[in-house]
Amino acid sequence: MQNDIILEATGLTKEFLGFVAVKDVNLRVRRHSIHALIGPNGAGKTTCFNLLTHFLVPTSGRIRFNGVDITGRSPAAIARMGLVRSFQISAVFPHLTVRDNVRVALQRPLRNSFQFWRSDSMLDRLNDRALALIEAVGLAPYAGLPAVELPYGRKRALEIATTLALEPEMLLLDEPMAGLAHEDIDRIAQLIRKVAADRTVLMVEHNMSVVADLSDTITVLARGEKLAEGPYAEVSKHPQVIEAYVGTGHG
Ligand SMILES: Nc1ncnc2c1ncn2[C@@H]1O[C@H](COP(=O)(O)OP(=O)(O)OP(=O)(O)O)[C@@H](O)[C@H]1O
Repeated sequence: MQNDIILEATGLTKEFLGFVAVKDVNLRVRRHSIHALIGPNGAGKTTCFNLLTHFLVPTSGRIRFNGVDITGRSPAAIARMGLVRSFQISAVFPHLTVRDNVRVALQRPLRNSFQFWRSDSMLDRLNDRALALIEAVGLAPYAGLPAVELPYGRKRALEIATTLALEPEMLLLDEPMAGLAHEDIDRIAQLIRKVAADRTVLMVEHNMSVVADLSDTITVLARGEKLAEGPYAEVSKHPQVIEAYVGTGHG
């Protein structure tokens, strides 16, 4: 059903000075699913991700979010519509505490309601919401710590909290496991699963066991084109997918 598709890209193409980095990609992300974008190095994942989050303008193709054509709108405008990219938009201030980082994120003027944190009762509500978010991402013991002093994996959790503060309907995660130690990977994977319970998540991710474990649907890109799509059990057996990975030393 059309209504089940929250994000849809049709004929997405990006050329850089004649080099086609993303070629005629069609993508349909189901509401409330975790959808991964994978592929060997240089496959066009980052370019595709940047097109979807409007950090890059497509050479051709359309992008629809909740049935609305959002092609060419600014990242801030689409964030206001509920499509939020993590990590880039949600900057963490290193010398603010975890609590204050989340409070700042909650006050970001992305939604129309930002000006009215004035009265004590509003401030209480802000504090309550900050605390709830901090607890949701497992950072309660670190609430009073400056962000710069957080262990690396916990910083990723804080980035997710500040993104959630924007109340996204759909979250785009750019390599959420990059640079994380093994024990942090498990924790952040669980957090993504939890976050996705009532949202939609699209992520670019290299860690294949995380992709296998979390994703409902996987889109495989190679040389800018869509090679395969489906659940992990299907795409991992796809001969062209195996060849694409083996061919670039990723097997
Ligand atoms: N701004 C740019 N100008 C020219 N070429 C670019 C630009 N950005 C990306 N490319 C090229 O487009 C192709 C796809 O790059 P992209 O970064 O999207 O791949 P990727 O799948 O994210 O790779 P990786 O896994 O290595 O991050 C590469 O050949 C890259 O060199």
